[in-house]
This record gives sequence, C-alpha cells and structure tokens, in this order.
Amino acid sequence: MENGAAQPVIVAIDGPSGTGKSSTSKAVAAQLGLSYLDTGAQYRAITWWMVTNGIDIEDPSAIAAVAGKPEIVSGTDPAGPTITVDGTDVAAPIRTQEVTSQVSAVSAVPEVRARITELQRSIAAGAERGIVVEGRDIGTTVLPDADLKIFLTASPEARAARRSGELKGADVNATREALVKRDAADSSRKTSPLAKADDAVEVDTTELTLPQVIECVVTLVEEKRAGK
Ligand SMILES: Nc1ncnc2c1ncn2[C@@H]1O[C@H](COP(=O)(O)OP(=O)(O)O)[C@@H](O)[C@H]1O
Ligand SMILES: Nc1ccn([C@H]2C[C@H](O)[C@@H](COP(=O)(O)OP(=O)(O)O)O2)c(=O)n1
Repeated sequence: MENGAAQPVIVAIDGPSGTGKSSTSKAVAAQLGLSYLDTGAQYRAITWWMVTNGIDIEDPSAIAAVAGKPEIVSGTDPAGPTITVDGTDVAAPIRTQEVTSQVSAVSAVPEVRARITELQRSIAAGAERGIVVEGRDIGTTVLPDADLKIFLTASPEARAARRSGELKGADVNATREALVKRDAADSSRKTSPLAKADDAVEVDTTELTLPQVIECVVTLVEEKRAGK
C-alpha cells in the first residue's frame, strides 16, 4: 500500500438489524486504524432520553419540539466505543427492550434525523485517518460521497438466530417477528428510510462467518485505497 496512510477514507455500512454491521464495522475500523461510529446507538440514545423524560412517543410533534435538547456524545475508538447523553454513560440502558421497541418511532421524526445527521457529518469530517460509519441511511443520505458503501443483508432466520443468541436464549420466533417489524418501520418511513444506495456493494452474510465478512470488507477498502 503505497499511498494508503495519508488519505482519510470514509466507509459507509448500512443494512437491517442483525446483518453484522456493528461487529464488521468495529473490526474493519480496528484493522485499518480508522475511527468507528455506531449511528444506531445515537438514535437509541435520543430515544432513551425521550423515554426517561416522559415524552409521548406516539406524538411526533412532542418529540420534534425537544429533539434539540439532549447532548449526545459518541466516542469513536473501535476498541471501546462510548456513548453519553448530557454526560451520562448510556451504553447499557440504550440496549433495553423498552428502547428497542420505541427507537423506530423516534428516529422517523424529521427533526430528530436532521439533528443526528448533522452530528454524524461533523464526526466523520473530524476523523483524521478516516472512519467506518454504520447505520441505515449512511450511504444514501448522511455521507453520499463516501469512498466505499457496503449494504449488508442476511435472511430473517439467520438474523433472528444471531440476535436471540445475544439475548441469551430469547425465543427465536418472537425475535424474528420483532426484527421484521422494525425493518418494515425503518424501510417505510418518509425521511431517509433504510435503503441500499445505488452505488453500494451488497454482501449477503447469511452463509458467511463474521471473519469472512470482515475480510471481504477490508479487501474492498484496500482496493479502493489502491485506486482500483
Ligand atoms: N456472519 C455472521 N455469522 C454469524 N454471526 C454473526 C455474523 N455477523 C454478525 N454475527 C453475530 O450476530 C449478532 C448481531 O451482529 P451485529 O454486528 O450486532 O449486527 P447489526 O449491527 O447489523 O445489528 C452478533 O452477536 C454478532 O456476533
Ligand atoms: N442510520 C440509522 C441508524 C439507526 N436508525 C434507527 C433504526 C433502527 O431500528 C434503530 C436502532 O439501530 P441499531 O443499529 O442499534 O439496531 P440493531 O443493532 O441493528 O438492532 O435506529 C436509523 O434510523 N438510522
């Protein structure tokens, strides 16, 4: 790699839940010495704040009115990503079932998306060596000029099995249903829905191991850097 080190590289990784975005993005960023941003964690953090402050999640105008209030800070070291809201570490509470079941409604509100998108762009612009940003609308909306766009997919069965494994034996069928419902909500919202960018490389991870997916993405980044 003659010229790789100097140029910051921006990698966008999108896809539905359980396709391997977080694990792949973190590992690719660590291997290549890049920063890492989990944009889902930011939407979860603002959702946690809404829930904690008793905002009516059924009322988009109530959410919009306070969307600018919480201060969300993301630490972008892939070896130990962090997330705080108004200085409080929320890494654990943003993963509760309560937040997971409300996050699609909160993240569909345009004022929420505008706020979080601005934050994401400024984090990406400040990453000196480059960054891997994962989410749902990174390649289409947040960073349309990314150097490389990946869209991860996997069958609902594979995704549910992976997630229920994580949730220590949660029922696979219930997990699958919740997953499919959230995908439908995320894909059908008006403002920047979950979608594959026209110029994204689609990688179906159903039959691939995590190390295989990581190797595939690292190779694609290295090819980009080498100008292929
Ligand atoms: N290709 C794969 N094969 C098997 N398990 C995987 C694969 N990719 C990810 N996983 C596992 O599936 C779970 C969900 O992965 P994660 O990276 O959190 O997905 P996402 O960020 O897309 O929701 C994690 O436990 C992860 O270790
Ligand atoms: N760029 C993004 C990232 C996430 N979201 C929303 C929609 C998702 O259902 C939630 C949670 O995302 P997250 O990546 O944490 O979800 P999973 O880890 O895949 O379960 O946030 C979004 O609207 N736009």
